[in-house]
Amino acid sequence: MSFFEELRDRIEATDSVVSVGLDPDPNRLPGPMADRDLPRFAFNRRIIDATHEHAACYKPNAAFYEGAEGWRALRETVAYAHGKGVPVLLDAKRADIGNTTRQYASVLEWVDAITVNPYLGRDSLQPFLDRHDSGVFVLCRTSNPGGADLQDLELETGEPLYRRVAALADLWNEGGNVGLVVGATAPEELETLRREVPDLPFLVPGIGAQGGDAEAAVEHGLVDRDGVDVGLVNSSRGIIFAGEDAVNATGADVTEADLDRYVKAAGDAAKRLKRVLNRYR
Ligand SMILES: O=c1ccn([C@@H]2O[C@H](COP(=O)(O)O)[C@@H](O)[C@H]2O)c(=O)[nH]1
Repeated sequence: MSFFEELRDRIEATDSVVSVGLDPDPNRLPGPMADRDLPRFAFNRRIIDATHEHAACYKPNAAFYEGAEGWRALRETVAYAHGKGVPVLLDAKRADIGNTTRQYASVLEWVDAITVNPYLGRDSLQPFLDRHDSGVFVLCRTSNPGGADLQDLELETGEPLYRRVAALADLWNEGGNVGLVVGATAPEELETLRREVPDLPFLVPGIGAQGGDAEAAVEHGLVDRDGVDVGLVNSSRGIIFAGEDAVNATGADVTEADLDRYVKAAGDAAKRLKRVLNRYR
């Protein structure tokens, strides 16, 4: 089964387009987690337990798994999410010369989808694109404030660069495995892109901590696949660290009961986001 077929089924089963971002910042892990073997996995496991019913997908960002222990934590996290039946999209923003990308693409043997950077051109992405069963999300109009610096640059045709990227990604979609990354902080661009590439599902980050537009994310981020809305709206810090408001979990005297309340807050945040997004579907 391809990634987008699996995602369609998962969205239907959970009635959710929420992508839960697993970005376990080591400086924000609740106190007792830091002492455990593979602290980032120990944290993610609790978060997955609390959120999986509302998760269409998990999106770990590779930056939060730097180092040998980090990569092990990532492998364990992916296996644990799969054990709960949830697909995993690795946000790694990869691309390089073809020979190097072939190595990068081997990660798709154990994750289901990946984000890629289009600025080295098609050959830099080909090893990803050739894996028709994996999802390949091409960065198009990112959510960060500087996203406009290059992506909005006007080409000789008068169109901004991000629109050319979208048109190219559409061409690259021969295997039906391509999506776009478009930030919820850029609602007008989201609307434009939906018109221009009506068939591509979007991964829309920028909800929650970055203050993006949830309604626009849903209205423009999804495409109909056999009567099911397919696309992903991601929140990372807004879900996994929601417990920080409920529990002061930084001290040495944090109890298991505190941790239970902490992760319950993450589950509640995922459920709340699912409900908010579903209002617009
Ligand atoms: O344009 C982009 C592309 C990727 N991201 C990533 O998504 C999450 C967002 O985290 P929040 O805590 O919900 O802000 C994070 O991994 C980013 O690197 C993005 O935000 N924007």
